[in-house]
Amino acid sequence: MTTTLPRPSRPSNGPPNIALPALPVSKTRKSTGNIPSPRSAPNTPQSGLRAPSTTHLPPPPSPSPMSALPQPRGVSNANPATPKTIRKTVSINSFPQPPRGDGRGSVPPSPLASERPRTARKSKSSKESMHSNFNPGTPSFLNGSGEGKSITSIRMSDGLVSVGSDPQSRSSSAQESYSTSATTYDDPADNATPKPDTSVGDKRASKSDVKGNILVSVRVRPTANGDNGNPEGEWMVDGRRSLISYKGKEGGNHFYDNVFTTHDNNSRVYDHIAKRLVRRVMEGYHGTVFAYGMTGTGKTFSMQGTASSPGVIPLAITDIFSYIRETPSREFLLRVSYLEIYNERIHDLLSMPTANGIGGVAQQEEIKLREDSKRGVYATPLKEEIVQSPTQLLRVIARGDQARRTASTQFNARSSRSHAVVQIVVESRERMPPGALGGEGGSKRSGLLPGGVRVSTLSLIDLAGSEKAAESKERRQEGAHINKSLLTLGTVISKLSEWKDKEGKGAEKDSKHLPYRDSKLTRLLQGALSGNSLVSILCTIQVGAQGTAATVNSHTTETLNTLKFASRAKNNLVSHAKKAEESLGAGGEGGARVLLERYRLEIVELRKQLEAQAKKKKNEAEEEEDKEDKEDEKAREYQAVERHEEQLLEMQLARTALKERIDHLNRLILSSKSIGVNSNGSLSSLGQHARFSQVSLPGSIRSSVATSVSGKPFLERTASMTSASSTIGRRSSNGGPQVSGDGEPLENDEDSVGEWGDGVASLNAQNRALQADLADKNRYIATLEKRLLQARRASSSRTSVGIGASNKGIMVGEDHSVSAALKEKDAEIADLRARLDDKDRMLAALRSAARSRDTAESRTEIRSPTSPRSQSHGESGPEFGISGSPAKDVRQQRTSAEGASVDDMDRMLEEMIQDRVDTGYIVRGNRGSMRLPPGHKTDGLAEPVHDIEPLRHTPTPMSDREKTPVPGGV
Ligand SMILES: Nc1ncnc2c1ncn2[C@@H]1O[C@H](COP(=O)(O)OP(=O)(O)OP(=O)(O)O)[C@@H](O)[C@H]1O
Repeated sequence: MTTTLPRPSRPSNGPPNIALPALPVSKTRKSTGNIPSPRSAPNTPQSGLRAPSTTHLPPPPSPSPMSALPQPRGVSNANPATPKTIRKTVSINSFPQPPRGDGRGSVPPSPLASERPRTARKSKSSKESMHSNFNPGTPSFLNGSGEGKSITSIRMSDGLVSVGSDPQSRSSSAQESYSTSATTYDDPADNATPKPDTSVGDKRASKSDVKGNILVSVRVRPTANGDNGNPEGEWMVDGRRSLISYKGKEGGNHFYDNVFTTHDNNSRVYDHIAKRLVRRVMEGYHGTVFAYGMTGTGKTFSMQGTASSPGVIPLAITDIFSYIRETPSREFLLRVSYLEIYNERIHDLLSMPTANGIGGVAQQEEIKLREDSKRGVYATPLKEEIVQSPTQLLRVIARGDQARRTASTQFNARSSRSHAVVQIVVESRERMPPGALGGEGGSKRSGLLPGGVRVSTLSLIDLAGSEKAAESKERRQEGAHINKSLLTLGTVISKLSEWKDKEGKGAEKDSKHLPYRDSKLTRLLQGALSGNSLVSILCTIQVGAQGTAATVNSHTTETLNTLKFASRAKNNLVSHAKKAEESLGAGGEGGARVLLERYRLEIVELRKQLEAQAKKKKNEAEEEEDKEDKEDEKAREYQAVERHEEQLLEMQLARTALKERIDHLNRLILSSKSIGVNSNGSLSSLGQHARFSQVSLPGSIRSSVATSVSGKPFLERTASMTSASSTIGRRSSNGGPQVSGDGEPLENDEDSVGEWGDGVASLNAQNRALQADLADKNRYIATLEKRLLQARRASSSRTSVGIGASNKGIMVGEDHSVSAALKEKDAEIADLRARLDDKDRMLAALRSAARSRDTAESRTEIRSPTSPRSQSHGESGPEFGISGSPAKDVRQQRTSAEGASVDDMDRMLEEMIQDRVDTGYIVRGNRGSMRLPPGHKTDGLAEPVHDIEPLRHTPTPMSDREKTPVPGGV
């Protein structure tokens, strides 16, 4: 078997030229073959397959010449070699017509009935007479065929084949009539016409009106040597009369619904046996078509066909889709499954990944048969594929064919070793024509009637052919299973006769005792065999086998067995098939199987979900947008806050620095004050506040340093400061007189040196104090720079990430921050230098104040030698008073002088700060002050600061004085 439909690898014209084996028979059957008919011996179904005793049969007529055979009307001496003379295509007419409702009561109309032309009926009488001549009148094939109504063939030509028979061949005949006449009564046209003669067979025929739903056909396969038309043969095949006659032993006439000769092609076969049935399936009936026959007789050829001559399955598929196209009032859903019964096991041919001949399939879950009141007997789990086009359906079936087991047998190089069942489930429901519901042409969604879904099935079955004597063990095993299942099928059909005769009286009950369960095949066919389905059986035979006498004999026996099977099926099978009811909703008939309804509901549900999701998505998008807007706003706010915080921090830093500076200066002032207002009036306080007092010195020194190193880097400045300290040392070591801001020698310095007792020690102490102070200052400056740098970095990194990242990138932001930090540092350095300048100026002021005070004191001491100052330095002597109470005067004078000097200092300090503000070093704001670098533009300030010379550039008295050697310097 090939992998596609049709099978290219299977020769269409390669029939074996050897004798065919016999069909399987039960091991229990007697070799004599003299077995009563099923009717007379219902419990021995096997015997039904055997030919009756020859004593019941008339002697077989001697082979007649062609002239003796019935000839088609109008075609005398039809030459079998030229059979296609007046062939009349009656594809649809081959099916019986439904009854006219002429009082047949409960007999359902035959869905397979066709509109047989009346003219065809007119040939009956003549045919009957022909048959009567041929039929010996005994209960035999001939007898059956002689039941006039069976002569339904209206073929005008061909189909008359007589094949020579081996004289040794066993004859076989039916135990009962194999009339197929029942089909004729289904023709409504016939109801009006008087019935032909009412023989015994007629009774049977009238009883089998319901058999209109059953079609039994026989197809004769051509032999290799083409001697199909040998008029001298034992066999006579008359396609026009649907007759097969065997003239040998146990011979007789066999009439069927259709007899296809070797000249009939697949298309004709399909038209007669399946076309109408397929249509009925599409209308809602269940239908079953199966091919039965011995191996190599053309079952698969008939069912599948070839590329040039497609068989029943592809033609049925074509018709199914044609019907769908022609029926716009309904919508359909098709699903297909494909299984095989091999060695009494069911395999899903659509679930097999590969097929490598026998045993080449993968393991799959065991498929079991279950029974359901709605579905009947069905296989599960079975894959069902939904198909939407003929090509797709054919492809699915071809895939299953690939997986089907085939093997070489004696009579067939590619014999099917399994029973294969293609099942097409048709779901349909009515739909409203577009626009019928009004509105805009009726939407697709609303264009459906609320009606239910109708489910019907079409089963297309290719049975395995039996092989009598297989060589290999495997073949024998297969053969045993095949034979057993075919035998069971025959048995069931035989027993159906008894069941049928009960006419309802316990028939139901008895039907349960039919041996359906004896094989998977009969179990699966139970529904069809028990009357729920329209059934069309195609039996294939090959007559005129060649070979040894035994082979030919065996072949003839099996051919007769096949014919008997066909006749029995025709007589016994009854179908009460009804149109499937439409189920409302998924819970109706068919339940969950009704995919169409399920899909419909699912579609509605999915649409709802889709709409809900779209709505939700829209809402989410809106929310997201809102959220993003809010987040953006938040981010902007956050950035603004950060910027504000940065500014605040900077201002805070600036304020803190300024405050510290002011505090420091204030402390200096207090220190200076303490010098002047010491309670004991001595300069010992200088010792106690050495650091503060000494700070005044570096201040002046730094002034000079600031002047000399203005604009130089910070490190240089540190060095300068060190040198400045040494300058002080030099000044002290020089021992020269100190010069005041205006060039006057600083006598007080000398005094103070003298007051320290040892001038060198005092200077050393001062030097140490100055060094400590310098270290303090350096630390302070370093801390300040560090904090500023940190603040800058934080600010720049935030800026670079938040803003710079989107514009210039992080590196750009960092570079910018570094340069900004450098600028800031420079500004800070400049600022510090300016502060030093301030300090210098302040020191100058302090010194001036101290000098004034000392001058005042020295004057007082002249008058009062016991001044506290001299006492404190160990100098004895009377305290000089200016007036009667000299000490009091001195104190008063001193207090006023000190007060003046402190006021001066305050004023100077205030001026200095104001000056810084004016020069742009410090910007006053609402929230505080902020220091700016010297080059910073002060846009928005009331007063531009460009014209104002920064303090650090202003030569201070101290700086001038620094240039002057200090007398008495170390
Ligand atoms: N009517 C026919 N016309 C031409 N060739 C035929 C016809 N019937 C059968 N053949 C050929 O006979 C051979 C055997 O046919 P097929 O395989 O259909 O037999 P089968 O009954 O299915 O056998 P098996 O039961 O072993 O599978 C094939 O090569 C097929 O092409």
